[in-house]
Amino acid sequence: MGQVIEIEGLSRNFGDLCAVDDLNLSIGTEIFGLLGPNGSGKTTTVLMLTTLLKPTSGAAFIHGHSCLSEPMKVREHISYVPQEMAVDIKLTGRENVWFFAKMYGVPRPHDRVDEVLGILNLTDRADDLVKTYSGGMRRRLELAQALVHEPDVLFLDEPTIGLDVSARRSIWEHITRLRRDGMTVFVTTHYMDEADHACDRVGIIDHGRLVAVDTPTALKHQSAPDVISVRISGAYHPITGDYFTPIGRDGEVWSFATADGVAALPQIRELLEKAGNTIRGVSLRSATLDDVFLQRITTQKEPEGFDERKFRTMLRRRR
Ligand SMILES: Nc1ncnc2c1ncn2[C@@H]1O[C@H](COP(=O)(O)OP(=O)(O)OP(=O)(O)O)[C@@H](O)[C@H]1O
Repeated sequence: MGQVIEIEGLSRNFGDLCAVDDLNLSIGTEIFGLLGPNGSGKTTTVLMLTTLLKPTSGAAFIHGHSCLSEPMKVREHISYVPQEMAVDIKLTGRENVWFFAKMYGVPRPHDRVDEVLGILNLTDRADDLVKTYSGGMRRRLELAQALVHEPDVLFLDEPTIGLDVSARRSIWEHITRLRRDGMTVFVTTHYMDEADHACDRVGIIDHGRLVAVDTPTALKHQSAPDVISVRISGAYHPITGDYFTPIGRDGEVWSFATADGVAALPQIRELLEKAGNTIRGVSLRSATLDDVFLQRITTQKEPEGFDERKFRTMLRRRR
């Protein structure tokens, strides 16, 4: 696989905080998903790769061009769709894409605007105001804008956040089609199931450090393959053992990753009961990428406080 993005010891500090810590990665023509908890350094990484933020140390190259010393060369190859809405709702879809085409000096802009609107299935609504679009259509319009100058590397920061299930599916169908046509896609997402289905490889970043990189299938094989989930009513009394790893809770349900779920299930059940837990139900399933993620990140923080910016973005997209 020819390398399209090369990242060498990339770091970024904000004061005392090391947001991205010595990142090393080679990415070819693939869909690469960067996964991590809130505040783990995903957006900071994307901003450095898209030349919008200077690294504190290290280097990154797109098609051999340095993001630091050759930003204009890099920008010829890339496009970036940020988390925040990047379309003007007072313009039509066509006018939004036209604006980008003119900004990039796209040759024969009329034809190219028509073409990208067609690729993103927006032709029928191209002349309607964007404020009448659904969240999924707005996201597709952002992709159309991003594609108008024919980049070959696309950066997407949380492309499906706030969208409903069918809009999310449609966005991923477009992303995988772009990949089939030879584009490199670097995507951040919180949705593990989406990364599992769509990404050729994923990297897990935690506290700015890359803690795992591989195909979703390989990551699932490397981690404990089984997960035991136990519904516990009342207080949880913790247990320890060398044949399982607690990987978190969801309400009353506590989960444990293990190499052999069938053997471990009765043992975990007995340990929990001996520790004083009241068990309401037990289930066994194969590990998902979500479980791998929880096993790889060092701290399973409670969700961060209310993030007004993200909340507003979601509302805007949802209509
Ligand atoms: N301009 C900035 N000034 C100071 N700190 C910053 C700045 N940008 C990011 N940070 C901090 O750097 C860390 C990494 O932030 P970043 O936005 O890259 O994380 P993220 O993984 O994209 O998070 P999220 O999933 O919530 O979008 C966080 O602790 C964040 O508060």
